[in-house]
Amino acid sequence: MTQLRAFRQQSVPPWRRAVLKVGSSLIAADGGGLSTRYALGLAQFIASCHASGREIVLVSSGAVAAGRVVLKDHAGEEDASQAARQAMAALGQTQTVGLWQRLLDIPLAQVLLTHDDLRNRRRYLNARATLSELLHHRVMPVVNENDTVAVDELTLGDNDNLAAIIAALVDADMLLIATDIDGLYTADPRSNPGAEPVNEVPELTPEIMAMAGAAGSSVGTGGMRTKLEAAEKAGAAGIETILFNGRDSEVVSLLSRDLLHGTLLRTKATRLQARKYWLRHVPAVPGHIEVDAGAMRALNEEGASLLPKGILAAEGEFQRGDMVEIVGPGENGSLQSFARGISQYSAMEINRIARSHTREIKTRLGYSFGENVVHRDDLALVRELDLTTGDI
Ligand SMILES: Nc1ncnc2c1ncn2[C@@H]1O[C@H](COP(=O)(O)OP(=O)(O)O)[C@@H](O)[C@H]1O
Ligand SMILES: N[C@@H](CCC(=O)OP(=O)(O)O)C(=O)O
Repeated sequence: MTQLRAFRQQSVPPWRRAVLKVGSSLIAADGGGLSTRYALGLAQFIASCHASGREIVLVSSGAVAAGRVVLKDHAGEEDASQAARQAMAALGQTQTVGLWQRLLDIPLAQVLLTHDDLRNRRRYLNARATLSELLHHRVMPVVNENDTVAVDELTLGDNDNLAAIIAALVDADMLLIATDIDGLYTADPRSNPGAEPVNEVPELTPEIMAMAGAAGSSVGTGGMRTKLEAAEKAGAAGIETILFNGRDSEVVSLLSRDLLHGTLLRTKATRLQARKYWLRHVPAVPGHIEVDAGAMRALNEEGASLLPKGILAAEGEFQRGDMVEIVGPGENGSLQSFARGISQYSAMEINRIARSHTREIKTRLGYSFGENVVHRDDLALVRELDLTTGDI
């Protein structure tokens, strides 16, 4: 490759919580199994972020690439069947987490997810609760797709898109994608020596998407296309994305000082707008939660979450994770729908904990999904959604 023009230096927008995605091209460079060569610099970056109180969720690839080397040694040849790939992932996954744990003096937790876990609202909530508990305890989650059980039709397939979904799931401020190239170029530099660096993308347009080509290495999946798809997903959730070269120790070390040599993909959506948009568009299931005047005021005026204490009853047969209407006292004894949100409990459970104190949830149900029946982040007031308040 001829010498490409360099990326200019720019400041990284402020962030406190980020998802860092590390591709196979970095942790298993050259197809020769795992190596600390580039992982070391990235681990130093993670450690310095952690030390300054920032939170990182690491999405690390490399399981298949690491397992392939071991299986090849045993079987003597490479087998590309799905079962073989899944066996490689199982083998390589322990090595991947092991490698990061060797390099980092931070407790790590392995989190393996499938497409189903992220599509199913209840499992999505469970994954979110686990990740937030880990971060609360200053443990770094190391996430990968659960390749061992995900069959072809149901896989997410690439960790760039997985990382974007996780960024929205944990409400990250930033998605950091470390790869084997300096950033986005106007065309794939492998076949276009005249490709120009793209320092900043104000908005992902079809013209930008068209710049992306396939993977550059034998171990990488998806190439620049899946990175731009990831940036688009993150952007829709109001999260900005950074692409940088994880092989360049200078670039990685400057990133610890919030200086970027790479591509910054901005978004026009704010996190709040994105969430409200989503809350407006997810259809509510039949049924509602009826609250008293005090709870209605707390939700409407104080930005509070909905606790069992202010709930009178639940109507309908909704499940944990469903979007439901929240109704309160209206004119002349009628009920008025004034908010909607994702319920952490089913209608049946709500009727067992209605009116009780949060500490009684566990006694009444035998378990607890937390003190909030509807968390503030999952709740939108009808007036914010620009819907008309309806008497029911
Ligand atoms: N427009 C582009 N700009 C930069 N890189 C591109 C572009 N189009 C395709 N690529 C390729 O994408 C590769 C990075 O993706 P990939 O190999 O999947 O890495 P990873 O393992 O980090 O996910 C680069 O090495 C590069 O060859
Ligand atoms: N889940 C797979 C990685 C899939 C993937 O997206 O790889 P990459 O493009 O290198 O980030 C693994 O751990 O091998």
